Amino acid sequence: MAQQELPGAVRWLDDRVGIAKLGKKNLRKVFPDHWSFMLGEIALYSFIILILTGVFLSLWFRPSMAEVEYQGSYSLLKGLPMSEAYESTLRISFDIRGGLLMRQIHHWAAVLFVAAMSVHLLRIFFTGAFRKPREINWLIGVVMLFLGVVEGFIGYGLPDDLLSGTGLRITEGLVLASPVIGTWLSFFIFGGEFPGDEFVSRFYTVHVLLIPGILLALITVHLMLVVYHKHTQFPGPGRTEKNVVGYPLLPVYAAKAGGFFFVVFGVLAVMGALLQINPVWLYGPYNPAEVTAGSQPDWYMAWLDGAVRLMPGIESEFWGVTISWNVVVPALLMPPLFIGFVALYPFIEQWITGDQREHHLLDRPRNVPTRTGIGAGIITFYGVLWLNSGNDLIATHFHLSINTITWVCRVLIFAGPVIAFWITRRIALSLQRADRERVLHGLESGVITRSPDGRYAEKHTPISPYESYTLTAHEQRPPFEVGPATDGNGVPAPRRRRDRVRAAIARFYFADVVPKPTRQELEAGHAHDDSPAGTPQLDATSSRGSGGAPDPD
Ligand code: HEM
Ligand code: HEM
Repeated sequence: MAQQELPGAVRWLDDRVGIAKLGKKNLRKVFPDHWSFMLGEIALYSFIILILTGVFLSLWFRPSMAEVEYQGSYSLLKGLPMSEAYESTLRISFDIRGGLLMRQIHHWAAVLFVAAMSVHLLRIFFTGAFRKPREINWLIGVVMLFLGVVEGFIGYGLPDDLLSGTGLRITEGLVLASPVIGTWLSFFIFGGEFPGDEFVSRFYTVHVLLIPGILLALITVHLMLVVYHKHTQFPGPGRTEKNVVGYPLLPVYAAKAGGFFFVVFGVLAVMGALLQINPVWLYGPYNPAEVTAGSQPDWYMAWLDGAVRLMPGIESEFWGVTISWNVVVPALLMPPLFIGFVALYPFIEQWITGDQREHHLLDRPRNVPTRTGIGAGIITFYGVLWLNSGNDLIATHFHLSINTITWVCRVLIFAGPVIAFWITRRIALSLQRADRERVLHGLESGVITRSPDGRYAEKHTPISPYESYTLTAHEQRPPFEVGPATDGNGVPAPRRRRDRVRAAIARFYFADVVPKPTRQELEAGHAHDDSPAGTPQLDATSSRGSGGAPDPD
């Protein structure tokens, strides 16, 4: 657009910051359409809602442990000594107009924020959207998920009621269990003996400033990278590794995304208005001498709670230092290993497949059975820990022995992921076979015909060329192979042992893949179906390798 055509205000800005060029380049940017791409948006919108409601809460919340006597309108707690933090939370809940609604929206938004991030992560994982060039965004995502969980946990520690205190007491236990430095670390965090007078004000700074600040910066980089890399898309006719098929950001996507923000806000407002969450007045102020059995962590903390409940009570002593394995293993060793594996998965997979190319077309999960199986294994591992965090509730609700539940979970934590991996992989392979059948023979029509010699056969309706293309668009690469022991000059090849390990893992990774229909098979398949002569055969096998052959790059 020429300078003169710009509206006045835009021209004014453009003269100063060059906005027109930036807008021209980005506002027409094409964004592909798929329902699963809105998961990242839900995470974004719930974060914005957390900031908006959080600012409201911070106007009235007092991050102080100074003792006051409660004189607010909740008569059951009248006259009780409590911290200013708890008193102000009660005031927000009962005396500030709209306060309880804001608290509840804030808490529900926190629950949704972490949930949306987690499901978004699964979408990225199962479709292979983390592959080159998006590994950095994956890593940023894992850090954001971690920070989101910590932020939520600190958040519900702020009101200083009996529930939040019980959660903090567990944190203190975990910190104390750190070998050698535990006691010092706990004194450092709580500013002396637990709970002390410091933690609310310290946690408050971390909660409203430090972590939201880091998250905001990371989200900005995350979204800039999404724009820079361009969004991935599912394979289909007209979609290649080099283009993006979808709607322009302005006006279509901006309208969709803007509207969707209000949908998310509306749903959270309804939840905040109708569904009670964290009723801090129920158990009264925190007193380190009391714990409440009614304490249930937010869903995203449950896996750690479940892990601690799973581990048998083992302790050892070395040179006068006690190591509580029952805390060290589930709370200090397992989480970094688990999170580390998830964070590094893109690099592990890249090493196994040896695939260094950029990918902008997504995988259908069934076409990468081993990755899909690994994903199912990870979910199962997490799920068993999660289940075990409710072992007390399962026991009381279903009249079961808590010991039996714990033992079942102890077995499942090892066996479950392997079984889930195996079953999922088999299902993915079966779906590949079903796709192959569909491409080669079409759909079962339900129409049975009888031939003159008396044989019965079911008619098959051929699928559309577009579907045929989509079902065969994935590439099938051969697994990594170990090269010759020496090169042409007789010089021994380096890193042979490493390559052999890699080849063995690659063979496992690519095992049993169902070959895509070849062009010959397709033609033979179509020769005896009823497709009208001249139907365009728009299958991807024509342009890409098939039957396990590597694709031309
Ligand atoms: C990722 C971002 C955030 C998450 C996950 C989060 C989570 C939480 C949670 C779960 C609570 C407990 C609420 C309850 O009492 O039921 C809380 C409390 C609080 N949050 Fe946040 N929060 C976030 C961002 C913020 C921001 C940006 C602010 C302020 C600018 C803020 C201010 C507060 C305040 C003042 C409280 C204490 C009041 C209360 O508990 O009702 N939060 N937060
Ligand atoms: C604060 C949390 C997060 C926000 C606000 C956010 C936001 C977004 C948005 C809006 C997109 C584009 C739409 C979409 O694909 O859904 C996106 C893409 C992406 N996100 Fe996130 N995300 C967050 C957390 C994560 C996490 C936890 C991961 C993974 C560990 C992750 C990895 C990615 C990757 C790799 C892409 C590019 C996907 C593609 O082009 O297909 N993000 N994110």
